Amino acid sequence: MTILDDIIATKYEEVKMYKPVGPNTIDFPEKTTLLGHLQERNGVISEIKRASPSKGDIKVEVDIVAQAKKYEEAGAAAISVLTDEVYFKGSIDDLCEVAKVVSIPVLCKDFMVSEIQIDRAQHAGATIILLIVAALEKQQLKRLNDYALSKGLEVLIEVHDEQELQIALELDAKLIGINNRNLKTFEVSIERTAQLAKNFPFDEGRVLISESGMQTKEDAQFAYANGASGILVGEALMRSENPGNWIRQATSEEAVK
Ligand SMILES: O=P(O)(O)OC[C@@H](O)[C@@H](O)c1c[nH]c2ccccc12
Repeated sequence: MTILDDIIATKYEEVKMYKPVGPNTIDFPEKTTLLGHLQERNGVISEIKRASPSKGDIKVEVDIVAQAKKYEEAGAAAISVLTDEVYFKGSIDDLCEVAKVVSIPVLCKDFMVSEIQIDRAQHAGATIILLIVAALEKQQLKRLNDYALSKGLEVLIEVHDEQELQIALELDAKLIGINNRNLKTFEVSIERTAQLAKNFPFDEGRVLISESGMQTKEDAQFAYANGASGILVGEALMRSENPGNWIRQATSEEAVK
């Protein structure tokens, strides 16, 4: 059993307990789209990540609303919120608190296996969901992708190797994330982005997002230089004294050229 198998097994147990979501009662601020932003200019998808199975506690007692506002003020392309409780110490309430205060897109970062999670994400104010190719059967991936798109959500499809990239392309995914971290072994290498970018079809408005393991603005520069339009950054922003500066530096002229 890998950690990913463990997480997915836990998810199937969790979703059995979810009740269907009720009518929308919260008036969320209107959101921009991630695809629109990244088609125009490079950007940082900035993550709220209290803890993770690979790093343990990162910043469990963080003021997530203040953190989200810093991200938005610095020009983040979107905010990703880890909503998994067991392994990442997040919650759907975390996402909702963030979605109430920002006008940039909000990504529900979780391990989706069922439509009901997508409903919950949207109900809590998410405008993007993540689907991880390594965690889903092909049919299930397609079904969840169609479902989310039919609900007006954006979908980020996450891959880690050539074969998974082909599956994402078969779905005609526009937002494709290359996870530099192997979710089965936790090994991280940003070279992964450069490798997979070589055969990446940058056509029809498709964008590549480099995910995980970015520590410095040089890492950001490396990802952009290899074809990424976006980077997804969690730990470095959570540990930073000044996450706004981190984001500004990673989006400056110098970093993106
Ligand atoms: O904290 P990092 O190394 O900057 O990584 C952020 C993000 O890419 C990572 O949290 C992530 C990428 N894909 C995931 C899937 C599930 C949970 C978490 C993730």
